[in-house]
Amino acid sequence: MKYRITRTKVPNVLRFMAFFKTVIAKLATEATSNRCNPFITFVLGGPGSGKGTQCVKIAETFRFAHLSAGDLLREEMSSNSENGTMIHDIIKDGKIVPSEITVNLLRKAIHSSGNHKFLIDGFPRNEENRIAFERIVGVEPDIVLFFDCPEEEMVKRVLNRNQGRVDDNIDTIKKRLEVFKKLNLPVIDYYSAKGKVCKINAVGTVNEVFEKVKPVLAALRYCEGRILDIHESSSSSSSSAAAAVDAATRYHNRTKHSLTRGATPGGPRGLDWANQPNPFLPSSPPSPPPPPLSPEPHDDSPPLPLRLPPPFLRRSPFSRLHLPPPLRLPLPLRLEVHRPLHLVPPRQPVQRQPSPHRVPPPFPTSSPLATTTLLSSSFLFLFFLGPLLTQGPLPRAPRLDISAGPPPPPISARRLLLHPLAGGLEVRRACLSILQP
Ligand SMILES: Nc1ncnc2c1ncn2[C@@H]1O[C@H](COP(=O)(O)OP(=O)(O)O)[C@@H](O)[C@H]1O
Ligand SMILES: Nc1ccn([C@@H]2O[C@H](COP(=O)(O)OP(=O)(O)O)[C@@H](O)[C@H]2O)c(=O)n1
Repeated sequence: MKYRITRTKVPNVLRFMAFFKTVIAKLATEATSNRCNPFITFVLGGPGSGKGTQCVKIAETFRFAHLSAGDLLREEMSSNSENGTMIHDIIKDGKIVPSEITVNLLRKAIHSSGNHKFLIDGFPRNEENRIAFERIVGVEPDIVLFFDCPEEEMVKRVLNRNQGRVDDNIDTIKKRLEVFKKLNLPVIDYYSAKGKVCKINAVGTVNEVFEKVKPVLAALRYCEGRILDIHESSSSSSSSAAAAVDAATRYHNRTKHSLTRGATPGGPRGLDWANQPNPFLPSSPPSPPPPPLSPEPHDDSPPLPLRLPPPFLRRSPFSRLHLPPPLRLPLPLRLEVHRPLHLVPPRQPVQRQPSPHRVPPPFPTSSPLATTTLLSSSFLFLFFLGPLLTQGPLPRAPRLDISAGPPPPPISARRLLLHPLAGGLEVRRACLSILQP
């Protein structure tokens, strides 16, 4: 009998230890890959929408590596490689080069770059591109910038481009526009459904368009719990500051002061030093007040196509990660429920006074622990709100406004609208204005 117990218990213990080891190994791998994952921004838009032009400015200002799929293909085409003629013919015909070729060129460029933040310009052009990238490079984009431009403007810009490209002629442009609508727009829709797309109206001068892009990039500082060293550097004098930031970041990542590997398990993002009293506080000058928020000029602008998976409808924990990157700033969140009481003739919903809930920092990160524990007040709030919104006895769609930033911004200008029937959140363009650094 004794023998039997030993026989059955020992394998159980071993099995448990093996299981435990696997779990630890998996967690360690996840933690490492989270630290090492490059930050990928796909930049999409029709031919001539200004992707390349804006990428150059973003790369310069925010120190991203700019990889243009089209440029890589053109280089390959002129390098007399075995695929050169094939690439030339496909580009001239306005079609899409087989994904394996483009993705391998991108993969090599990513690996040989010293950078960890990438703008991938003109990619993915179709579903096949997207799937091949995920398979070969093994990552998804963190954000997708979509430059939205009317066709006539794109045609005008391409015909004026004057770079001697084999595809910048009216016949090929027509084909490229067709390919864009048929193959590229579905990819943009795919990422919109994942809440990853930031749509930028590409009409205006180069600088005007860049002014719309800047806040989106500035907001990425806190994206996905990774502290991205995104700092604006408009002049060469700031490159020394940028180098200092790089050095400090490298130091923190190497030491126990790592931003992602803290010694205090319970600390937010594992920041071991974040919970310590600031030794410099008594002598440090008071921090300056936050800059005033600029008023939103066009509140009636069409909503951004940012669609978020509605976590509260599934009753899973809600965190700032469920918001689009622009709203993941370390600012207090303000949640307001607007619930119509009942319908009265002539079928006008009566609005209750909004009930505000303020959610102060600290801020959640991508770690599951932080996601479930931080922002717990908003989680609880949304947890209870979820059933109300979906199954409650409310006669009309209730609305949840989420805004961020001190001081509480004008509600009309900064809001996310909840559409329970559509099952998602729509972000108004206005919310981007709060991100102005
Ligand atoms: N906002 C803009 N207004 C006017 N011309 C622009 C603007 N942005 C880019 N261009 C010009 O339009 C042409 C196409 O821009 P480019 O950045 O090459 O587009 P894409 O990379 O999307 O094909 C270029 O000649 C560029 O100088
Ligand atoms: N992912 C990609 C990107 C570009 N290309 C090819 O390269 C051409 C030029 O792409 P591009 O991004 O440089 O230029 P635009 O179309 O944006 O002006 C496209 O029309 C395609 O023929 C491709 O096949 N696959």
